[in-house]
Amino acid sequence: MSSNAANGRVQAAGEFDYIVVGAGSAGCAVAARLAEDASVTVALLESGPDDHHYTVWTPIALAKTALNAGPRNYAYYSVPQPGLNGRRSYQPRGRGLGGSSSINGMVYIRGHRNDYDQWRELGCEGWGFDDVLPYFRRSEANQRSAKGQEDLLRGDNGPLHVSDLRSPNVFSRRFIDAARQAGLPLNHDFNGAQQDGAGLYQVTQHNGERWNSARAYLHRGDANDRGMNGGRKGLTVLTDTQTLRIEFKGRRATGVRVVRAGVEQSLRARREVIVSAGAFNSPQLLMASGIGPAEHLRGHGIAVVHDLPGVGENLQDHLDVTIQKAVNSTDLFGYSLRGAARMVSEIARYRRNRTGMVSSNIAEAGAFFRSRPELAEPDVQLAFVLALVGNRGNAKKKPGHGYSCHACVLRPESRGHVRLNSADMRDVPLIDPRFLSAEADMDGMVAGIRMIRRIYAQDALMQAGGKELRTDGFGPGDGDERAIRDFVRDNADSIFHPVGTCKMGVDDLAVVDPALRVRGVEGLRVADASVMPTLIGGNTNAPAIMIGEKAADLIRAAA
Ligand SMILES: Cc1cc2nc3c(=O)[nH]c(=O)nc-3n(C[C@H](O)[C@H](O)[C@H](O)COP(=O)(O)OP(=O)(O)OC[C@H]3O[C@@H](n4cnc5c(N)ncnc54)[C@H](O)[C@@H]3O)c2cc1C
Repeated sequence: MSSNAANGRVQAAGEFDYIVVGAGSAGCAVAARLAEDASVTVALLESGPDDHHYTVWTPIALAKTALNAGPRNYAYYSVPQPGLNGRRSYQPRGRGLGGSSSINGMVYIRGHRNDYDQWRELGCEGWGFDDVLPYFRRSEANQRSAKGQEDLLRGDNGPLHVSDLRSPNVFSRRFIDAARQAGLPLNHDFNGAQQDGAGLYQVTQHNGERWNSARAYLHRGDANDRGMNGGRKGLTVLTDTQTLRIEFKGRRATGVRVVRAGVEQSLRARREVIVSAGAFNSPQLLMASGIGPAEHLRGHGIAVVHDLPGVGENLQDHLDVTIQKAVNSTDLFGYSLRGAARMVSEIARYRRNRTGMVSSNIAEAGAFFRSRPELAEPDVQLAFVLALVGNRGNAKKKPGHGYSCHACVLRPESRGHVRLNSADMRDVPLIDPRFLSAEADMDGMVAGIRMIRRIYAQDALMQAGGKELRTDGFGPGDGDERAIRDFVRDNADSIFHPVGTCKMGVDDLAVVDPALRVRGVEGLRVADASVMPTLIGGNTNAPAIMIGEKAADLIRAAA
């Protein structure tokens, strides 16, 4: 168990104004912002350990932490997916301070403004793009703004560092050139006025280190900050503390039951409990606490506090497919003697000045494009990866070097769900994304593969040589559509952006209202990626943090 000065205190105190469950992307923001008011007390409860570890702060370590189960990755699997020929989908989730922002790809994307305007049209008053932009800006310290290029879209003074890559790889630049040769425009800022085009991603890094939400909102990376609270006296951060259920008096949430070092205890919340346990564990916790589809809960012997059928429904995720090309260059990550020698020198370089390949987020460049010109916004995202990385199902370590490009459909129509395997939060949740259950999603996947192969065929990448892997069956040109569809069903998997399982809204399946209050009970909110009514067109870390920022204001406004 992590040592933490606050750990001793809680045994005696055990009572706070607010309890936030889950110290991930959103939870750190909610708790820290609430604790800015020195007159309130906040407990931030986290199942996993602290984040003072080289595998968190060293960018390249994500190759290990994101792809393998470990102390900082739950590494869930879905139930078998008929749309993926019966394969289980790999579903990594961060555990410990920072949550998934401690193992993610660090790509900083907010999504398209139309995504948020759609939320507002769905009844989420106060969540249109112009409403949420101030929260994106408040969270952000963009390196470009610090250089005096601030505009009305970017923030320069927030806790979340957003930086340009320190040592962009020569192949990332080749990819961008090839994408331009294939007809995509150059885009210097995917979070600027236009999302379309190809370019380098900005990353949640600072001075070449990962900047997760715990560094941003809690301790700034200072391992000597024993309370892990950045000096906020009212904020008690409890690691290795799993919440087992929310406790109620009638319909009012009064606190939580937790387990710490094998010992169960109750913590009281005088004002509110805020659940920020992520898209899988937030609905799991609500259900384990008696809030959810009544029949399902009774089936697991759980006393129903409130019958809320939408809990766990509406699961949306970005399905992703990868095309790999073997290229014999140690500028690319891979397994070879020459590659190992290169990594030794790159590690030394990183130790010296936090630059080079070790500071890479591996998915340095990417693109957004419209698979049909009549679309109002890009519907496919590409991420160019500097290694031979397949989708999880075939991610075996093989000798050699190469690159890969991911394509995902940004607004899938498939809807899945999260349910309980048992009433015990120590059990894993049942995850069923129902990938490709909506046939329309396949069209975007095919368009994505075709765009990747068009880009691969351009001079800027062809000059580096190499051989495309496993695409022989596609045939010439754009390839045989049926063969590509088969490839998708055999290979595609999640790119790790599950959302929507405690959706915000005003319809019967809404779990929280636009103030993030759980419908039908008192003193309980959800604030994390699970409240998104629809998946946004991009990566989901920045939006989850935005939700945390806005949640804190909504909670304060009600106090
Ligand atoms: C491998 C990977 C790569 C990704 N790459 C990117 C990327 O490059 N860019 C991007 O924008 N997004 C990326 N994402 C997605 C993004 O990181 C997530 O959408 C975002 O972090 C979700 O934030 P959250 O607050 O909803 O949940 P999380 O950050 O997952 O936080 C939930 C927290 O709650 C804790 N918790 C759960 N249950 C309990 C309990 N019962 N008691 C106490 N604590 C509990 C968990 O341990 C965790 O710390 C990636 C995700 C993964 C997994």
